Amino acid sequence: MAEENLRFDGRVAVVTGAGAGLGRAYALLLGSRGASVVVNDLGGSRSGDGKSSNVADQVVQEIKSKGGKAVADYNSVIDGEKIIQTALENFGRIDIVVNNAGILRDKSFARISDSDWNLVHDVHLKGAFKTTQAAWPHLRQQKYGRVIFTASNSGLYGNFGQANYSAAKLGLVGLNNTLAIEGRSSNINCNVIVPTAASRLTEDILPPDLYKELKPELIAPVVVWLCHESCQENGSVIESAAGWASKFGVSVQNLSNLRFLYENHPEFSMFPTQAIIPGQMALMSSSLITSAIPGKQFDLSQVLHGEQYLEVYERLPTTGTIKNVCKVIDVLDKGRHAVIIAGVDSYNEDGVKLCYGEMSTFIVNGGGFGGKRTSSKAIEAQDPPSRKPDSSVEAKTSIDQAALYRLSGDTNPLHIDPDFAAIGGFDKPILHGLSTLGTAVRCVLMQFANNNPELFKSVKARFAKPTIPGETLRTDMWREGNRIHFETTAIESNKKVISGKYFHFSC
Ligand SMILES: CCCCCCC[C@@H](O)CC(=O)SCCNC(=O)CCNC(=O)[C@H](O)C(C)(C)COP(=O)(O)OP(=O)(O)OC[C@H]1O[C@@H](n2cnc3c(N)ncnc32)[C@H](O)[C@@H]1OP(=O)(O)O
Repeated sequence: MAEENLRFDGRVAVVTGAGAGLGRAYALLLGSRGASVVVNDLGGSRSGDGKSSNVADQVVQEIKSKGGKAVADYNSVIDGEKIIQTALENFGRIDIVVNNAGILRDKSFARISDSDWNLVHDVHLKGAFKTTQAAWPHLRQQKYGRVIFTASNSGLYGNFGQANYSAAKLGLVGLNNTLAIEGRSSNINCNVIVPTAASRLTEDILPPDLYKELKPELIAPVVVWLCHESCQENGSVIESAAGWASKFGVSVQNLSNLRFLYENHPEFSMFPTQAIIPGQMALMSSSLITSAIPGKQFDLSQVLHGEQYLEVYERLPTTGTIKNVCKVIDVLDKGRHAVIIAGVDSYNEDGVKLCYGEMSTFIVNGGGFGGKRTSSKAIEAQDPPSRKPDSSVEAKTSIDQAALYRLSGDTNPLHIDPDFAAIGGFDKPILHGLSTLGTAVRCVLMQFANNNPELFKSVKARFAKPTIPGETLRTDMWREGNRIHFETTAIESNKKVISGKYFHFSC
């Protein structure tokens, strides 16, 4: 991201809490790229007690020793105007504010005192307010500014013992949302970074192996890029760890998703895995699957989407009529259960084959009819490499995800009706398999194909466990040439919901 040509000559940056960890990494990188840096650090402890000038001085020395320009500032962020004053007095302007300073006062909710609450809010939320507000008139007047707020996974997802910190951290997302709107006409871009990094705030929270990998230097290029004048990102929440970065959520908040959501977008496209839906609808409206096992009767409450393959041959149309030719490929007897594999060739009005979908349906209690157990005809899922994932992206599904997904046409009551779900043996309605797959493929497409659907060739996935609407899905990815292996885990239940699958690019 922060390529060699991203320079900050003539720009003045304030980085709060820059004496160590992430703030230090941001200050050093900005300094090495020509920015004049105010290295703010009160020099207090992790819980906000005490003060010392040492840490800020050391970082200033480090920047200067490499030929950069920097000055130390020892004010508390609650006195944000004094920090901005340091910038104005020493460098005559202010362009970039990186609100990074933070403290912890972890206690379980019942034990949080007023001072634990207030101090955490003062440093994170009020400190960011005071420092940014002091810079704001200068940024508006010069019609240029870049502001970063630092949120936390603790705020987005919650973390035991951090109610005060979580609330303050998510408050910063709200502050950013509004400042992104208010600053837009003055070319002030405001964004939130959600870092997962080794720092004194996480040293006893992250497992030691992970702690070693999560270097602040791997977050710094993301933040420095967001601070550059060529970066037009505004109002985004960017999660970053160990060298990857991703916009939070699968929503219109990430404007590159608009091409899949907005019919007037110049590059309006069908999201690749949506191509599965017409074939699935065709299968659901026929008796091909329900009559596939001679002498066996079953209904929708016993049917789970087990696996899915999709291969795309042509650019998928956003309007038109699709002809689906469906056939049963194999019927497997898994003892108690059965698996029925059906294939669907989809054609456009001119008879051009657009895609091939292969769907395995898992029929609960449908087995025991003396059939074969395995298939030589079905396309197989494959396990990912045994090394650690090359990349991981989290996406939170909405509690209303299944209700929304029904609009795609799959009105199976299993996904919305608690009574029907109970008949199927579920505590509550489960998410459509294709919705989980769509979320995972969005992560892969975003991470490896710049959200370009034309690079998609094929995907194979096994639905290993149900996803419950509202769960956060982490998709781990491994690149092997043009093939991206991926697995998806529901973080709350810590269960793999998609296993042994891959995604193929045509490039
Ligand atoms: C006409 C109608 C068309 C309908 C279209 C679909 C409509 C949609 O609305 C439906 C949905 O979207 S349902 C939601 C998405 N799917 C799910 O949530 C299922 C999640 N998976 C599970 O819960 C388990 O894997 C489960 C329960 C599937 C299996 O778990 P277990 O019973 O523990 O299985 P296990 O003992 O591990 O294995 C038994 C044999 O089955 C094979 N197998 C396991 N999971 C499979 C899966 N997901 N797909 C295909 N085969 C699967 C195993 O390999 C094993 O076979 P063998 O013994 O030969 O090795």
